[in-house]
Amino acid sequence: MLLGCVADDLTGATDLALTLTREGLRTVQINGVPKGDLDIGEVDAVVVALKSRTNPAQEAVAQSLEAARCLRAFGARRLMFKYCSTFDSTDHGNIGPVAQALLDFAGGDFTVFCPAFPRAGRSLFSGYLFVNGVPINESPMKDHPLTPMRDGNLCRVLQRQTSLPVGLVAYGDVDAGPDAVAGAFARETAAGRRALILDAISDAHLRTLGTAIADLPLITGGSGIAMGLPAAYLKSGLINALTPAPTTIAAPAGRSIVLAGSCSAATRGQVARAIAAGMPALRLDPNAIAEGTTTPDTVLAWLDAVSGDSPALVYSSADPEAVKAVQGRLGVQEAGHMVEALLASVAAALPAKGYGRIIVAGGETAGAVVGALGASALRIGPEIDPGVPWTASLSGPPLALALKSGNFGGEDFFLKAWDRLR
Ligand SMILES: Nc1ncnc2c1ncn2[C@@H]1O[C@H](COP(=O)(O)OP(=O)(O)OP(=O)(O)O)[C@@H](O)[C@H]1O
Ligand SMILES: O=C(O)[C@@H](O)C(=O)CO
Repeated sequence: MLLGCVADDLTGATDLALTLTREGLRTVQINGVPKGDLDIGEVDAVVVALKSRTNPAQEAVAQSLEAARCLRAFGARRLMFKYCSTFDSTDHGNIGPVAQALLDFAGGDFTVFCPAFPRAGRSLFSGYLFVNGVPINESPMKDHPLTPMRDGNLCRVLQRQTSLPVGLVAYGDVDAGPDAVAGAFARETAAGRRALILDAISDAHLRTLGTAIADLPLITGGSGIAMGLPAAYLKSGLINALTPAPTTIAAPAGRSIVLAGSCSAATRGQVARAIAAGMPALRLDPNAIAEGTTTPDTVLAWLDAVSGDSPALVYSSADPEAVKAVQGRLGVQEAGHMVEALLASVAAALPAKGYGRIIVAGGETAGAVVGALGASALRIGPEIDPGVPWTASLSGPPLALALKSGNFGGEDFFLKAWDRLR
């Protein structure tokens, strides 16, 4: 095992595991730090999925260090910390403190930060993060329920979270190739900088960066920063061969369901499209959950009444005004946890009701749902859309799971994803 990764949420972990698999590393995703022995077979990379993105920083640091120790015990010689391609965090939050703690753990003079994921529309130029060509602080991410992003300059954002001096390796150096990037690393570290933001606006940049960072004990970023690693590892002899990615996955027979707790613009569009196409859908109102009129039993009774084999959709996704109103009434964390707990209870009952194919939208939501399903490890299957594969549960009931990051996927995602299983 070469590369050990700590991901701060579940859909993000799947996104990274997909990238590594597509690029030729045999990769397994483990959901949570494994408590006992876990047979993961022969692999090149392991991604441990945490649910730490919005936890208090000290908790996130402790969990991430526990995951890093476990990855070391599996034999990892390189570490990566995976966060969101939209750098989701607050000024008190977690990317800076976790990266700093992992750097102390892994050793090394400096580490790098690169959330860029051009295939999903995330690019970084002069340290500014863009989403589909729009500065992140003008994108729908400014209204995220838990981690609103109101500053597009990642050097500033990161410096508010860490005492490590922050530097930048800008477009000109990245575009000039691995040697220029190595030169920029030398320049920045000579000036005392230990947390280097890396520009990237294309896959070619990510491959250049892969070559330049392959020897660092710790790297941090979105899934994109891992794109160039497998080829670089092969070139430097750290692995012997690349393994072709699977094109299919065995999916258990059974009913299909979408559980959507993400309120992102992309997920709301996917919900609207599925409903317009006639998918049976149940909207969850957090107020009704708080009042006790919507419970796991009322949702399961609704599912029992849905006839036919058509996938069903259960969603709490709501627009930013509705989310703010609910959060004002119930509290930000409380509202989130309440919806997550309800979806988790529903999920726990699904296998016994014959559901074998489940899409979950939203990282926090997926963390809660997958925990309830007991799916502690996942094998990565074919890609549905950039960043989202089908996966097969390696523990608990046999399940095909697609864990969709809130912002990922085309508008027809909930309609077309099933076709990849046939
Ligand atoms: N109607 C609602 N009102 C308030 N909070 C909600 C509502 N529906 C869902 N939530 C909460 O909002 C949070 C959404 O976070 P989640 O990580 O699941 O989605 P996301 O942030 O869009 O996805 P990702 O993290 O993959 O980008 C969850 O805690 C969820 O329970
Ligand atoms: O990087 C991304 O955008 C995703 O993998 C993710 O982390 C969303 O939760």
